[in-house]
Amino acid sequence: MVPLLVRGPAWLFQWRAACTLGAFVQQRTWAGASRIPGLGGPLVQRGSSSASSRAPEVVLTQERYPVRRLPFAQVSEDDLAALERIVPGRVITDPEELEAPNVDWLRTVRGSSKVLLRPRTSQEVAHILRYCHERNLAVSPQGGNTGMVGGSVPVFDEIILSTTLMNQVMSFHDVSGVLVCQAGCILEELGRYVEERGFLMPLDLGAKGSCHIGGNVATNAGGLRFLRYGSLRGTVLGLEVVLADGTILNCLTSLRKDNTGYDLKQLFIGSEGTLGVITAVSILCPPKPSAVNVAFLGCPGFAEVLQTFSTCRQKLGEILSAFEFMDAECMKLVELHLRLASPVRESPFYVLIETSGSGAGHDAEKLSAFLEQVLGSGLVTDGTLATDQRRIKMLWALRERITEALSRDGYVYKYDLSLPVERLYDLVLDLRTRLGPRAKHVVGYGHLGDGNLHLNVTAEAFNASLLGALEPYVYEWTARQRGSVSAEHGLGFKKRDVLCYSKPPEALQLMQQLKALLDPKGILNPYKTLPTRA
Ligand SMILES: O=C(O)CC[C@@H](O)C(=O)O
Ligand SMILES: [Zn+2]
Repeated sequence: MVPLLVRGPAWLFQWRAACTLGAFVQQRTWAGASRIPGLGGPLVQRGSSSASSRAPEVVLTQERYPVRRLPFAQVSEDDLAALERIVPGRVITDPEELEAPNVDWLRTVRGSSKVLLRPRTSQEVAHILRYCHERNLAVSPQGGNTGMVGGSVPVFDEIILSTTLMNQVMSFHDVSGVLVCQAGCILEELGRYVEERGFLMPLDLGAKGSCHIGGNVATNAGGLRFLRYGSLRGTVLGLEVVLADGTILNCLTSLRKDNTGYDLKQLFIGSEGTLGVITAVSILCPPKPSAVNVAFLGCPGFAEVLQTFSTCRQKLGEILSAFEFMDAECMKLVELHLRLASPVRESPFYVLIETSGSGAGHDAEKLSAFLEQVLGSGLVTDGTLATDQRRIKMLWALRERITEALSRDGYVYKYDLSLPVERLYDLVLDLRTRLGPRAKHVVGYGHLGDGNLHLNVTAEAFNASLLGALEPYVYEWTARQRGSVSAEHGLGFKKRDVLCYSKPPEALQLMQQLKALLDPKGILNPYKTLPTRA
């Protein structure tokens, strides 16, 4: 623990920190996110166990959703032979190996692809796409397959183009902090690489042990460091992209400033593989902060969470690097399904506050003043503080692993909404009343500092009538607040038809025109992102 110079009620805070965290550390087994090695894998391990090792067979997407196969060609023996010449020994057709990459991590959608390709270079990707374009074969690009909206798996028999073997760091500059790497590098591995050199990846998310940087950029992933380092739209400096017809677009600049014409890379950031395949990324890494603290606090109500946030911004200023919240239901689920224990007394809400700075003493002083105020005024009723890496990780796991706990609870209906922060929790309360016992759990958590709510509803199994009670209700509610129906997860397959709740018809039309321009045959990640055309 950092010796905080706190007085009054904050001593209570310190005492609890010393006692409860110690017990918490010794009694529980913790597992961080780690990668399952191997091809396209069961791939995704957001926590200690694979989501695909449990649960029954996933229903085929085409059976659950009203979607029709577009008239693409089917992969023939001649195609397989041609692809084998492009990526020798890396054309996978073994049905067993194809099982996992056909299913999303949440086990909610399933395609029936019979071919997976593992290119190593941009040139190979270019050859593949040129061939597929000519032959009118549809392609589903896939990184770590950790997405939440069914964007990274085929819907029908699209060829899976995996970036697994495109995992080389190309350069790193230790003055500018600019990292250039291939799209298939795993986020956590990149994090280790730059940390050894005194820097930090500007994004962090629960799936870091499996997700690929190319997929992160393609989906414009937000995550846990967004509050501090902002969107990938700012930190990505350049991209290399292979277009649908096999053209390599090399915009892999490392410049901070470049005002020459349209910023084309922005088209591909967040386009979910529908406009081109990202093959390399140039990204700006901030210096690694030398002093990091994490406070985990209990709040008596959502109004207090909001006031704690305001106080936090005033008192911590530039050292604030994350402000996350979770409700009591989330805590119950991580306790029940992951056997993690709360480090603080039971509360209706919990917040996780991270500070990152360059002076431990200075940061401790600021934190101390903040804690004194929130504890003294009753905004926070209990809390614990960690300053060493191991304990920091443990506190973060409570928040990062909620997704995993939810997926063990049953079928999960997921909503990722941007809302005015004052109204962030209203929808959760509203839905609990609306759904009653039809839902197993209705939980709210997320990146409060970014105005991003993760609203999740669990049920024993998929149930069309529960879905009918949720949608379009949730989207209409969000649109009334002028919110976004996808804050950071993208649209993928599952949310593509709700884009109209957040964008005007003119924007949708322009998106369709851009798609037609860049991918006239529509072979890239079909059935994703853009709404079904009437
Ligand atoms: O599972 C979810 O709903 C959210 C996943 C992720 O964006 C997170 O912030 O933990
Ligand atoms: Zn999130």
